[in-house]
Amino acid sequence: MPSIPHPEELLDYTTSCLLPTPWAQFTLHAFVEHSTGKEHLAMTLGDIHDGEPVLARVHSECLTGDVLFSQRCDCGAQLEGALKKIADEGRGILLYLRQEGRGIGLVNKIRAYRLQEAGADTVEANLQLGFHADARNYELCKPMLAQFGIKALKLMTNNPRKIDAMEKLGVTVSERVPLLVNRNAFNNGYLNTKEKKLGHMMQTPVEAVAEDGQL
Ligand SMILES: Nc1nc2c(ncn2[C@@H]2O[C@H](COP(=O)(O)OP(=O)(O)OP(=O)(O)O)[C@@H](O)[C@H]2O)c(=O)[nH]1
Ligand SMILES: [Zn+2]
Repeated sequence: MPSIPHPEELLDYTTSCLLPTPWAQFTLHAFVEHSTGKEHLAMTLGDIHDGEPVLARVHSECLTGDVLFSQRCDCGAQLEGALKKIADEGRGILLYLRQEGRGIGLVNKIRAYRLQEAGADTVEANLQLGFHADARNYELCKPMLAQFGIKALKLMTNNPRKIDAMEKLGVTVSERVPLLVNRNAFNNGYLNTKEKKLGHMMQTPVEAVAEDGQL
Protein backbone atom coordinates (compact mmCIF):
# COMPACT_ATOMS: atom_id res chain seq x y z
CA MET A 1 0.00 0.00 0.00
CA PRO A 2 1.45 3.41 -0.88
CA SER A 3 1.83 5.58 2.21
CA ILE A 4 -0.43 8.62 2.45
CA PRO A 5 1.70 11.77 2.63
CA HIS A 6 1.49 13.81 5.81
CA PRO A 7 -0.46 17.03 5.04
CA GLU A 8 2.56 19.20 5.75
CA GLU A 9 4.41 17.28 3.02
CA LEU A 10 1.86 18.13 0.34
CA LEU A 11 3.07 21.62 -0.43
CA ASP A 12 5.62 24.31 0.42
CA TYR A 13 4.91 27.82 1.58
CA THR A 14 7.15 30.00 -0.56
CA THR A 15 6.66 33.75 -0.27
CA SER A 16 4.19 36.63 0.05
CA CYS A 17 3.57 40.20 -1.07
CA LEU A 18 0.99 42.93 -0.61
CA LEU A 19 -1.91 42.83 -3.09
CA PRO A 20 -3.97 46.01 -3.34
CA THR A 21 -7.44 45.36 -4.79
CA PRO A 22 -10.41 47.69 -5.34
CA TRP A 23 -11.80 46.61 -1.94
CA ALA A 24 -8.80 46.23 0.39
CA GLN A 25 -5.08 45.67 0.46
CA PHE A 26 -4.68 41.92 0.95
CA THR A 27 -1.52 39.89 1.48
CA LEU A 28 -0.96 37.31 -1.25
CA HIS A 29 0.78 34.08 -0.22
CA ALA A 30 2.20 31.54 -2.68
CA PHE A 31 2.36 27.77 -2.13
CA VAL A 32 3.80 25.11 -4.45
CA GLU A 33 2.26 21.63 -4.50
CA HIS A 34 4.93 18.92 -4.45
CA SER A 35 3.24 16.28 -6.59
CA THR A 36 2.16 18.60 -9.45
CA GLY A 37 4.27 21.76 -9.15
CA LYS A 38 0.96 23.72 -9.21
CA GLU A 39 1.05 27.17 -7.61
CA HIS A 40 -1.82 27.64 -5.13
CA LEU A 41 -2.59 30.98 -3.51
CA ALA A 42 -4.00 32.44 -0.32
CA MET A 43 -5.19 36.04 0.10
CA THR A 44 -5.39 37.17 3.71
CA LEU A 45 -6.65 40.27 5.46
CA GLY A 46 -6.49 41.41 9.07
CA ASP A 47 -5.63 39.46 12.20
CA ILE A 48 -6.43 35.84 11.35
CA HIS A 49 -4.12 34.32 13.94
CA ASP A 50 -6.30 34.95 17.00
CA GLY A 51 -7.99 31.51 17.09
CA GLU A 52 -11.49 32.86 16.31
CA PRO A 53 -13.35 31.44 13.24
CA VAL A 54 -12.21 33.21 10.09
CA LEU A 55 -14.45 34.36 7.22
CA ALA A 56 -13.17 32.20 4.37
CA ARG A 57 -13.67 31.35 0.72
CA VAL A 58 -12.23 28.15 -0.77
CA HIS A 59 -12.32 29.05 -4.45
CA SER A 60 -11.58 26.60 -7.28
CA GLU A 61 -9.89 28.08 -10.34
CA CYS A 62 -12.18 29.05 -13.21
CA LEU A 63 -10.10 30.88 -15.78
CA THR A 64 -13.12 31.55 -17.98
CA GLY A 65 -15.19 32.99 -15.13
CA ASP A 66 -12.52 34.52 -12.89
CA VAL A 67 -10.46 36.15 -15.66
CA LEU A 68 -12.38 36.13 -18.95
CA PHE A 69 -15.72 37.40 -17.57
CA SER A 70 -17.67 34.28 -18.64
CA GLN A 71 -21.34 34.37 -17.73
CA ARG A 72 -21.69 30.59 -18.11
CA CYS A 73 -21.03 30.20 -14.39
CA ASP A 74 -21.08 32.23 -11.17
CA CYS A 75 -17.35 31.91 -10.37
CA GLY A 76 -16.12 35.42 -11.20
CA ALA A 77 -18.95 37.05 -9.29
CA GLN A 78 -18.37 34.69 -6.34
CA LEU A 79 -14.67 35.56 -6.28
CA GLU A 80 -15.45 39.27 -6.27
CA GLY A 81 -18.29 38.85 -3.76
CA ALA A 82 -16.08 36.89 -1.37
CA LEU A 83 -13.26 39.45 -1.50
CA LYS A 84 -15.76 42.25 -0.87
CA LYS A 85 -17.23 40.43 2.15
CA ILE A 86 -13.76 39.86 3.59
CA ALA A 87 -12.91 43.52 3.00
CA ASP A 88 -16.17 44.59 4.73
CA GLU A 89 -15.29 42.42 7.74
CA GLY A 90 -11.65 43.59 7.68
CA ARG A 91 -10.53 40.01 8.31
CA GLY A 92 -10.53 36.78 6.36
CA ILE A 93 -8.87 34.43 3.93
CA LEU A 94 -9.44 33.28 0.37
CA LEU A 95 -7.75 30.09 -0.80
CA TYR A 96 -7.36 30.00 -4.58
CA LEU A 97 -6.98 26.36 -5.54
CA ARG A 98 -5.71 25.50 -9.01
CA GLN A 99 -8.28 22.81 -9.68
CA GLU A 100 -9.78 24.21 -12.85
CA GLY A 101 -13.00 22.78 -14.23
CA ARG A 102 -13.96 20.99 -11.00
CA GLY A 103 -10.60 19.23 -11.26
CA ILE A 104 -10.65 18.11 -14.93
CA GLY A 105 -8.55 21.00 -16.29
CA LEU A 106 -9.24 23.85 -18.68
CA VAL A 107 -9.19 21.98 -22.00
CA ASN A 108 -11.55 19.31 -20.68
CA LYS A 109 -13.83 22.00 -19.26
CA ILE A 110 -14.01 23.56 -22.73
CA ARG A 111 -14.84 20.09 -24.12
CA ALA A 112 -17.55 19.85 -21.45
CA TYR A 113 -18.94 23.26 -22.44
CA ARG A 114 -19.14 22.09 -26.06
CA LEU A 115 -21.13 19.05 -24.95
CA GLN A 116 -23.38 21.40 -22.98
CA GLU A 117 -23.97 23.38 -26.16
CA ALA A 118 -25.17 20.09 -27.67
CA GLY A 119 -27.69 19.58 -24.85
CA ALA A 120 -25.86 17.89 -21.96
CA ASP A 121 -26.00 19.47 -18.51
CA THR A 122 -22.80 20.18 -16.56
CA VAL A 123 -22.85 16.79 -14.81
CA GLU A 124 -23.74 14.74 -17.90
CA ALA A 125 -20.96 16.45 -19.86
CA ASN A 126 -18.31 15.43 -17.30
CA LEU A 127 -19.62 11.86 -17.28
CA GLN A 128 -19.65 11.69 -21.09
CA LEU A 129 -15.98 12.68 -21.05
CA GLY A 130 -15.23 9.84 -18.60
CA PHE A 131 -14.77 12.02 -15.50
CA HIS A 132 -16.57 12.17 -12.19
CA ALA A 133 -19.16 14.94 -11.87
CA ASP A 134 -16.78 16.66 -9.44
CA ALA A 135 -13.15 15.53 -9.44
CA ARG A 136 -11.90 18.03 -6.85
CA ASN A 137 -9.84 17.30 -3.76
CA TYR A 138 -9.54 19.75 -0.89
CA GLU A 139 -6.70 18.13 1.05
CA LEU A 140 -4.35 21.06 0.39
CA CYS A 141 -6.62 23.33 2.43
CA LYS A 142 -5.45 21.76 5.67
CA PRO A 143 -1.76 22.67 5.41
CA MET A 144 -2.62 26.02 3.79
CA LEU A 145 -4.87 26.97 6.71
CA ALA A 146 -2.36 25.54 9.20
CA GLN A 147 0.21 27.98 7.82
CA PHE A 148 -1.89 30.77 9.37
CA GLY A 149 -2.95 28.84 12.47
CA ILE A 150 -6.59 28.74 11.28
CA LYS A 151 -8.72 25.92 12.70
CA ALA A 152 -12.30 27.17 12.19
CA LEU A 153 -14.04 28.87 9.26
CA LYS A 154 -17.09 30.93 8.51
CA LEU A 155 -17.20 29.42 5.05
CA MET A 156 -18.68 31.31 2.11
CA THR A 157 -20.19 28.56 -0.04
CA ASN A 158 -23.41 27.02 -1.33
CA ASN A 159 -21.76 23.62 -1.70
CA PRO A 160 -22.50 21.10 1.06
CA ARG A 161 -19.75 18.75 -0.17
CA LYS A 162 -17.18 21.49 0.38
CA ILE A 163 -18.34 21.80 4.00
CA ASP A 164 -18.11 18.00 4.44
CA ALA A 165 -14.63 18.01 2.91
CA MET A 166 -13.45 20.64 5.42
CA GLU A 167 -14.95 18.75 8.36
CA LYS A 168 -13.29 15.50 7.18
CA LEU A 169 -9.95 17.32 7.12
CA GLY A 170 -10.51 18.35 10.74
CA VAL A 171 -11.27 21.99 9.88
CA THR A 172 -14.34 23.24 11.77
CA VAL A 173 -17.01 25.06 9.75
CA SER A 174 -18.65 27.12 12.49
CA GLU A 175 -20.97 28.88 10.05
CA ARG A 176 -21.97 28.75 6.37
CA VAL A 177 -22.24 32.10 4.65
CA PRO A 178 -24.32 31.85 1.42
CA LEU A 179 -22.69 33.27 -1.70
CA LEU A 180 -25.50 33.71 -4.21
CA VAL A 181 -24.48 36.10 -6.96
CA ASN A 182 -24.90 36.67 -10.67
CA ARG A 183 -27.77 34.41 -11.69
CA ASN A 184 -28.38 35.32 -15.34
CA ALA A 185 -29.90 33.99 -18.54
CA PHE A 186 -26.66 32.21 -19.48
CA ASN A 187 -26.00 30.40 -16.18
CA ASN A 188 -29.55 29.81 -14.93
CA GLY A 189 -29.64 26.20 -16.21
CA TYR A 190 -26.14 25.53 -14.87
CA LEU A 191 -27.09 26.84 -11.42
CA ASN A 192 -30.30 24.78 -11.45
CA THR A 193 -28.25 21.64 -12.28
CA LYS A 194 -25.84 22.44 -9.44
CA GLU A 195 -28.81 22.59 -7.10
CA LYS A 196 -30.58 19.46 -8.40
CA LYS A 197 -27.63 17.16 -9.10
CA LEU A 198 -24.74 18.47 -7.00
CA GLY A 199 -26.76 19.44 -3.94
CA HIS A 200 -25.87 23.14 -3.86
CA MET A 201 -27.98 25.25 -1.50
CA MET A 202 -29.20 27.95 -3.83
CA GLN A 203 -32.17 29.19 -1.82
CA THR A 204 -31.73 32.32 0.19
CA PRO A 205 -34.13 34.95 1.51
CA VAL A 206 -35.00 37.44 -1.23
CA GLU A 207 -33.66 40.34 0.89
CA ALA A 208 -30.25 38.67 1.04
CA VAL A 209 -30.09 38.38 -2.73
CA ALA A 210 -31.29 41.93 -3.18
CA GLU A 211 -28.70 43.19 -0.71
CA ASP A 212 -26.00 41.85 -3.04
CA GLY A 213 -27.65 43.71 -5.89
CA GLN A 214 -27.88 40.50 -7.90
CA LEU A 215 -30.53 38.35 -9.56
N1 LIG B 1 -16.24 20.50 -15.52
C1 LIG B 1 -16.87 21.66 -15.39
N2 LIG B 1 -16.40 22.55 -14.51
C2 LIG B 1 -17.06 23.71 -14.37
C3 LIG B 1 -18.21 24.03 -15.13
N3 LIG B 1 -18.63 25.27 -14.78
C4 LIG B 1 -17.76 25.69 -13.80
N4 LIG B 1 -16.83 24.76 -13.58
C5 LIG B 1 -15.76 24.74 -12.58
O1 LIG B 1 -16.39 24.55 -11.33
C6 LIG B 1 -15.57 25.07 -10.30
C7 LIG B 1 -16.47 25.91 -9.40
O2 LIG B 1 -17.42 25.03 -8.89
P1 LIG B 1 -18.86 25.46 -8.41
O3 LIG B 1 -19.66 24.21 -8.32
O4 LIG B 1 -19.35 26.60 -9.27
O5 LIG B 1 -18.69 26.06 -7.04
P2 LIG B 1 -18.26 25.33 -5.75
O6 LIG B 1 -16.88 25.83 -5.53
O7 LIG B 1 -18.40 23.87 -5.81
O8 LIG B 1 -19.37 25.79 -4.75
P3 LIG B 1 -19.53 27.22 -4.12
O9 LIG B 1 -18.59 27.25 -2.97
O10 LIG B 1 -20.94 27.30 -3.71
O11 LIG B 1 -19.16 28.20 -5.19
C8 LIG B 1 -14.46 25.82 -10.98
O12 LIG B 1 -13.28 24.98 -10.96
C9 LIG B 1 -14.95 25.97 -12.41
O13 LIG B 1 -13.91 26.02 -13.36
C10 LIG B 1 -18.68 23.07 -16.06
O14 LIG B 1 -19.69 23.24 -16.74
N5 LIG B 1 -17.97 21.91 -16.16
ZN1 LIG C 1 -16.74 29.19 -13.46
